[in-house]
Amino acid sequence: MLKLESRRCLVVGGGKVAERKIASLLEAGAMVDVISPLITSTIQNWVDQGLLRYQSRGYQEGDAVGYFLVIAATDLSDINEKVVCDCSQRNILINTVDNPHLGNFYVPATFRRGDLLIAISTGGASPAVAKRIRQDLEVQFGEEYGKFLSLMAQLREQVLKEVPCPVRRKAIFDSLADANLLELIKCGEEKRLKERIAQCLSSSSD
Ligand SMILES: C[C@@]1(CC(=O)O)C2=NC(=C\c3[nH]c(c(CCC(=O)O)c3CC(=O)O)Cc3[nH]c(c(CC(=O)O)c3CCC(=O)O)/C=C3\N/C(=C\2)[C@@H](CCC(=O)O)[C@]3(C)CC(=O)O)/[C@H]1CCC(=O)O
Ligand SMILES: NC(=O)c1ccc[n+]([C@@H]2O[C@H](COP(=O)([O-])OP(=O)(O)OC[C@H]3O[C@@H](n4cnc5c(N)ncnc54)[C@H](O)[C@@H]3O)[C@@H](O)[C@H]2O)c1
Repeated sequence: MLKLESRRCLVVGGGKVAERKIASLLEAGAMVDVISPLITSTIQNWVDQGLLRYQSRGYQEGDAVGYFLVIAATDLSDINEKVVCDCSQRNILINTVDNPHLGNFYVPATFRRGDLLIAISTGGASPAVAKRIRQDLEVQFGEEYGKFLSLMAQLREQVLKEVPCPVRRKAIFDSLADANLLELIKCGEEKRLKERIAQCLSSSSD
């Protein structure tokens, strides 16, 4: 759940795995640099579009200095270890794609529904299982969650402003979360949705 907007991130390596990690970083709004002798055609497209900076060469000691987050994604374990060593000494966030336990974080399988972000990690035990669970949860958590969350965010702002007592606020938030609003959104029952929300907001003042 890192906020990566405008953070400088480095990906070492330019193969298939690096491509997937770069895609996530770009989606999160990071400023991405890539160092790798070779890159995939998709990464080359991103370079051509000016979405990232690319240096066509091998990793050199010290390249990681100054970055917020680094991903060691080469197919050579000794190079990945060198990157980890540079980062660990400087408390830089470092992920290694070939040896889960060398770095200081794992990349989870994720998907988004508006403000809702669901991340699944097996801590390196089985990436394939993380992927499978993501696919199962994607079916369970449909697009209605995006609308539900933006409604809840709006109501939360209103309640934080209008209800000074934290105990009553908590009661309202709990009743809103329990009110089956999601089902009403899913069925497009706008009128009943408004009524149900009004009930939740007023029941707290009893
Ligand atoms: C979740 C996801 C996120 C992402 O990368 O975006 C991710 N791997 C994904 C897919 C995937 N990766 C692999 C397969 C083939 C099947 C299999 O091996 O299971 C598949 C499935 C596929 O591609 O179908 C192979 C693999 N992965 C790692 C190794 C090295 C090793 O274990 O030693 C090897 C063996 C390489 C080899 O065989 O040599 C290591 C890592 N992979 C992680 C994340 C981290 C742990 C996450 C966790 O455990 O929760 C960790 C530790 C490091 C890291 O990368 O952060 C993404 C799913 C995206 C999605 O679809 O949602
Ligand atoms: N974490 C994961 O999800 C996952 C999934 C599959 C595989 N893997 C592991 O990831 C590794 C990379 O997989 P891939 O399919 O991307 O490999 P790949 O062969 O497609 O890419 C390797 C990249 O590393 C670059 N490289 C080589 N030497 C370098 C150096 N000195 N400095 C910088 N870059 C250098 C190459 O130019 C190439 O772009 C594999 O060894 C595999 O063990 C991880």
